[in-house]
Amino acid sequence: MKQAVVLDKAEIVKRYKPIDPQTHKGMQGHALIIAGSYGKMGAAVLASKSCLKTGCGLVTALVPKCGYEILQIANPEVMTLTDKKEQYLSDIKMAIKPQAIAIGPGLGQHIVTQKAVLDFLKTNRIPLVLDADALNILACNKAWFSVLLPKTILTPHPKELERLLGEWHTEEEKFQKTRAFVCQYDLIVVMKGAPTYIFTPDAVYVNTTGNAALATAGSGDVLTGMLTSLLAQGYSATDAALLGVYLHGLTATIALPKTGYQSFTATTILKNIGKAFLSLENQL
Ligand SMILES: NC(=O)C1=CN([C@@H]2O[C@H](COP(=O)(O)OP(=O)(O)OC[C@H]3O[C@@H](n4cnc5c(N)ncnc54)[C@H](O)[C@@H]3O)[C@@H](O)[C@H]2O)[C@@H](O)CC1
Ligand SMILES: Nc1ncnc2c1ncn2[C@@H]1O[C@H](COP(=O)(O)OP(=O)(O)O)[C@@H](O)[C@H]1O
Ligand SMILES: [Mg+2]
Repeated sequence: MKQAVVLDKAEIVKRYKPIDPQTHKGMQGHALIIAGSYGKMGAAVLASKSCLKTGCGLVTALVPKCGYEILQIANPEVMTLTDKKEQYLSDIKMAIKPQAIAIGPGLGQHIVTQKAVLDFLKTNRIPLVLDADALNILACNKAWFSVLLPKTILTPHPKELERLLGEWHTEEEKFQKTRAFVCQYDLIVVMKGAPTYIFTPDAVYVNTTGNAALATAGSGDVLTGMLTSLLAQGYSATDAALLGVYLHGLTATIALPKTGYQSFTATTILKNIGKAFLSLENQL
C-alpha cells in the first residue's frame, strides 16, 4: 500500500471552514439521523446531539415510536419524526429535505428494518453516512453495495468491516481489501481503530488524535453524528470524514488529563467538541 497521509493539524486547518458571521440556522445545514430501536435509543440521542454540537443548523431524528419522548426530552433542540412501528423502523420516508443523512446507530436488524434500509438506499441521492446496523444489514445483502451513492461514508469498527469484506489474515490484506472496496464502489471508509484510517479512492489517511479513552459505548455513535453534521454543512465527503475523525479524537486528547481513561464516556466527547473546535480556531 502507498504510504498513508498523516492527518495532523496542518492537514486539517487547510480544510476547516470558519463560521460565517452572517450565517443563520437555515445556512448551517439540516441533517437527518435515522437511528434507534427498543433498548438502543441512546445511540439515536448521542448521534443527534453530536450532530448539533458539530455546528449543524437543524437536526431531525427519525426513530421508532418508542423513541419519541426519549428524544424530545434528551434533546429538546432536535426535531423528532416517528415510524408507525413501536420498537423498530419499518419505513424510511420523510417530508423534509435534509442536506445529509446518517443511518444505523442502534437501529437493530429486524427483517422489516432491513427492507426499509435497502429500499431507501436504492433511491437515495442525499449525502450519506452508514454506521453500525446499517453496515450489518448491508453485509447481509452484498449485492446492494452497487446501489450506494458515490462517496457514501461507511464507518465500520473491525468486526463490522469483517462482516462487510470477509476475513483477513494480515493487516496488509485488510488494507488491500478495504482499498479495493472503496475503489470499486467509489466510497469512503472510516476504518475505526487505534489509529483510525480513512480510505478514499484517491488516498489513505491516518489520524493522529485520540486515545484509548474512546473505547467506550456510544463513541462511534457520536462520531457518526459529527460526520453527518459536517456533510450537511457543505463539506465534501472526504473533508467531512477527515475533519470529523480528527475532531472526535481531539476531544479525548483534550479531556484525558481531567477524566483519565476510565471515567471518559461518550457524553465526555459531546462536552469537549467545543474545545476541539476552539483549538483549531487558535491555529488559523
Ligand atoms: N446506548 C446505546 O444505545 C448504544 C447502542 N449501540 C448500538 O448497539 C449496536 C451493536 O453495536 P456493537 O458495536 O456493540 O456490536 P457488534 O456486534 O457490531 O460489535 C461488537 C463486536 O465487535 C468487536 N469489536 C468492536 N470494536 C473492536 C475493535 N476496535 N477491535 C476489535 N474488535 C472490536 C467486539 O469485540 C465485539 O465482538 C449498534 O447498533 C450500535 O450502534 C452501541 O453503540 C453502544 C451504545
Ligand atoms: N483504543 C482506542 N484508541 C483510539 N480510539 C479508539 C480506541 N478504541 C475505540 N476507539 C474509537 O472509538 C470509536 C468506537 O466506535 P464503535 O466501536 O462504533 O462504538 P459504539 O458502537 O459503541 O458507538 C471509534 O471512533 C474508534 O476509533
Ligand atoms: Mg458503532
